[in-house]
Amino acid sequence: MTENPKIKLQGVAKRFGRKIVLDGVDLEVAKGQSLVVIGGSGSGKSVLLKCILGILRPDHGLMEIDGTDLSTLSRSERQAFMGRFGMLFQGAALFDSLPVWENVTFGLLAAKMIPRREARDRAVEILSRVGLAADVADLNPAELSGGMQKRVGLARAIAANPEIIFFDEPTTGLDPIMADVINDLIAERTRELGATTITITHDMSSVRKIADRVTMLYKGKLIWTGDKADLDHSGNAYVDQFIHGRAEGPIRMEVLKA
Ligand SMILES: Nc1ncnc2c1ncn2[C@@H]1O[C@H](COP(=O)(O)OP(=O)(O)OP(=O)(O)O)[C@@H](O)[C@H]1O
Repeated sequence: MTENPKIKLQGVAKRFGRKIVLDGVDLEVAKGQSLVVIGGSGSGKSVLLKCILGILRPDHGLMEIDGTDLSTLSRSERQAFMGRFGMLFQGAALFDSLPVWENVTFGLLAAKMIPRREARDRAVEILSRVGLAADVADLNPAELSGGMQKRVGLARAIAANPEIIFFDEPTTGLDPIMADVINDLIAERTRELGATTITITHDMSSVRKIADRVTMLYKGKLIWTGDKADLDHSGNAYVDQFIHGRAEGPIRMEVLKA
């Protein structure tokens, strides 16, 4: 039990038709902690994140952030609440029609946190924190490599100095060296901000770089949660099989159904 957890989930359940995806998820993340959720393809990691973000509504369960029960918030209150959080989506999810600087400051401008005339300078400053030069600010996302797009996505995620940041598969599609650079940047920038983070990934190098705590989602439940240092001796055969990427073990490849 964490005292005054920043994020708390209790008994969160979600099904689609007869398919049970989350089957009573209990989770606590302490302030300033980095939790990484691992689990196979289709295990429900994205559904879990979407429930916390309010994109999907869980069928049951309690979700609290800073002690506030998210189900008690109206749609507009929830939107304002979520405005305090950063998010790096899989594939960076940048707006192609806007230059990089507008992508980075999109949330700040939408929330009227800065005047438009200051936005480009602010974007250049934030871009420098993720290792991008000032001239990148005027390019369009389509002109950037995948690694640069992830950096821009990270710049956007940290732009408002968020207290909580969610990372959805932050290294997908990157070569191992660029993935390592992005992992380092995520670890450095989130520590600097003192942000609480939840990352979902199946990239074990991300886990080892980013995590303080690790939890594994399997068949709708979190079957193991522990410190990163305990990951290699979890005593859990499912975790062992997953982190070593073995075909043999208790996790059986199932025929994927709709
Ligand atoms: N909106 C939806 N409607 C119906 N089924 C859905 C919906 N969203 C997700 N699912 C189902 O929920 C299950 C979990 O999906 P989810 O995307 O959370 O998996 P994941 O662990 O993030 O997988 P991956 O690592 O491959 O991204 C899948 O079987 C998926 O088909």
